Amino acid sequence: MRSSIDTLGFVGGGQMAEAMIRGIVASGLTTAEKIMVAEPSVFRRDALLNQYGVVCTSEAEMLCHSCKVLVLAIKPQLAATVLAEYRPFLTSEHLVISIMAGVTLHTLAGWLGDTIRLIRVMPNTPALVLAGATAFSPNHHVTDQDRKTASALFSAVGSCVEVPESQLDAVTGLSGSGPGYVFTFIEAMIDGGVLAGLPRPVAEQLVLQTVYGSAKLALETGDHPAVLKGKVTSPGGTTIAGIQVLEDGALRGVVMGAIEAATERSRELGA
Ligand SMILES: NC(=O)C1=CN([C@@H]2O[C@H](COP(=O)(O)OP(=O)(O)OC[C@H]3O[C@@H](n4cnc5c(N)ncnc54)[C@H](OP(=O)(O)O)[C@@H]3O)[C@@H](O)[C@H]2O)C=CC1
Ligand SMILES: O=C(O)[C@@H]1CCC=N1
Repeated sequence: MRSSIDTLGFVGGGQMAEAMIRGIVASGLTTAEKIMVAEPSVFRRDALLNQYGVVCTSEAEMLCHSCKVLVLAIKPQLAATVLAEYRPFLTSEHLVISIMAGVTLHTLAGWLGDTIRLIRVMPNTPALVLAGATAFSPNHHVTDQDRKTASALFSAVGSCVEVPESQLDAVTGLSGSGPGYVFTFIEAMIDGGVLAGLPRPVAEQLVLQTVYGSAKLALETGDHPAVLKGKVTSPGGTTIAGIQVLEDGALRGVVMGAIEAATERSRELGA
């Protein structure tokens, strides 16, 4: 049977909170009336209320009194200041889930208290369409039920895996930031289609379906990407001519360097 969750509170109602809210409601895990968002911007509160029907507040006390599960979805740079407002209202009944890049369980415990049940999570924006990729690490106060709660929350909007906390900066550089790399690649492919003479809307449709279809093919067959690439590259054909240009441009090294840089930035944000 599917687990359900108590009232869910978001600290911060920005891009990632919105992706999660939309995905969670669409998944049927909970309803919009059982989600509350604390957000300072009145425009943002109105937008979230009007679009999703979630309850909004500007007060930390109201959020903490209404919700047993809190998702921290603010920028890491603001966290110390913002969480000082929350600390007085947190009790042993709360489970706190942080999606902030780089911020460690140790740092969170310093801000929120040593005894708080904390889970550090790295989701990504495709959660909005129930195709997110999430990894999480709990602290040692977390119960099996808390693990199930986090797992239910993020499995409802995609795939979810528990990892040691030492791997979470790499997860951030890979799948947290990953949609940004993929969209850059998609944009470049569309421009390539236009350069080759296709109308932009036609190029867009073809590229989006190609990227979606390639990921689906790899997921559903379980075949290694090298095997699937081999099936596209006819001897002396078009694909190998294109791949030669990608290799000349050191695409693999560039992509690996991007993930390394993002992982390092996650570490810096947490330092
Ligand atoms: N975007 C992504 O793809 C991912 C982001 N993350 C993490 O999620 C977090 C949020 O990122 P993202 O959604 O992109 O950022 P956004 O800037 O879109 O969202 C942050 C939100 O927090 C609000 N905020 C500021 N001060 C407070 C406060 N005192 N109380 C409550 N809310 C406040 C901001 O309001 P205002 O704008 O009015 O200041 C804003 O709406 C970050 O820590 C990021 O590392 C994790 C995975 C993926
Ligand atoms: O760019 C960022 O810092 C956030 C974290 C992962 C994705 N977006």
